[in-house]
Amino acid sequence: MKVIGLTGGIASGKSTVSRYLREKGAAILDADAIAHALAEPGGSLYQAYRRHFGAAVLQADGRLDRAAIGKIVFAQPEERAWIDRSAHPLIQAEIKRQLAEKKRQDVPLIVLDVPLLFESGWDKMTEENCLVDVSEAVQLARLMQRDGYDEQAARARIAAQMPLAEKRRRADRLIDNNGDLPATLRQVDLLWKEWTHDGFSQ
Ligand SMILES: CC(C)(COP(=O)(O)OP(=O)(O)OC[C@H]1O[C@@H](n2cnc3c(N)ncnc32)[C@H](O)[C@@H]1O)[C@@H](O)C(=O)NCCC(=O)NCCS
Ligand SMILES: Nc1ncnc2c1ncn2[C@@H]1O[C@H](COP(=O)(O)OP(=O)(O)OP(=O)(O)O)[C@@H](O)[C@H]1O
Repeated sequence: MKVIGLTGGIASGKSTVSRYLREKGAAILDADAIAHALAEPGGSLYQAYRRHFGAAVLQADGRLDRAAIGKIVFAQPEERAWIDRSAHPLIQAEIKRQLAEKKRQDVPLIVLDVPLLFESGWDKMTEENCLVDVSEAVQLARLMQRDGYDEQAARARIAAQMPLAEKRRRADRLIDNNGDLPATLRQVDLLWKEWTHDGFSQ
């Protein structure tokens, strides 16, 4: 079975596409969900974040206030560099563990849904990499609408990632998500056929 990397800028539509691929039968490894699980009490990221950011990022129930951490790391490049250095090896180890587990199961396709696929170098773990692509104007509008950020906060998050033009250059496949949802899902249907019916590469 094939292992595909699915990426895109923040709010480009990765989760929308990966949800549909999951409905079609793909196994999805979601890096954001893995990062969130590891940041729950007892998880390896929880310990690291708590030690580094201190009591200011703890909620009354002892869980981390991820929004507060986000405010720090997207405003301070050195804090983001710290988080990338510290968190990415822990997240990658968990992705590798889950990937090995999925490979032992009979699934038609494995998808690594990773926002920072190219930035982190994890595109090397896959056979093909697919970018969910939107214009910067569409990205900004969808991000502000979905998360309620003002324009400055939204732009800070977009600026923290590799420019979309560079992601386009590195991707093997593009899904154009500027249009309506049915137009996007039709492209996914075609890719699904190719990824699951063009022979077994492993
Ligand atoms: C900073 C944290 C606590 C903020 O949590 P929050 O729930 O508010 O946001 P969430 O995790 O849903 O991230 C939303 C989006 O922000 C972007 N993003 C997250 N972390 C980063 C980062 N270090 N650099 C650039 N963009 C990032 C991604 O596009 C992601 O999809 C959290 O994102 C985190 O732990 N980040 C470090 C781990 C990481 O790099 N995750 C990205 C996938 S590997
Ligand atoms: N084709 C579309 N038409 C209209 N709205 C869309 C379309 N695709 C996605 N959206 C909306 O845009 C927002 C961002 O989509 P989604 O959450 O799938 O992005 P994402 O890339 O997973 O984001 P993140 O990087 O933050 O995890 C959501 O509110 C989603 O409902």
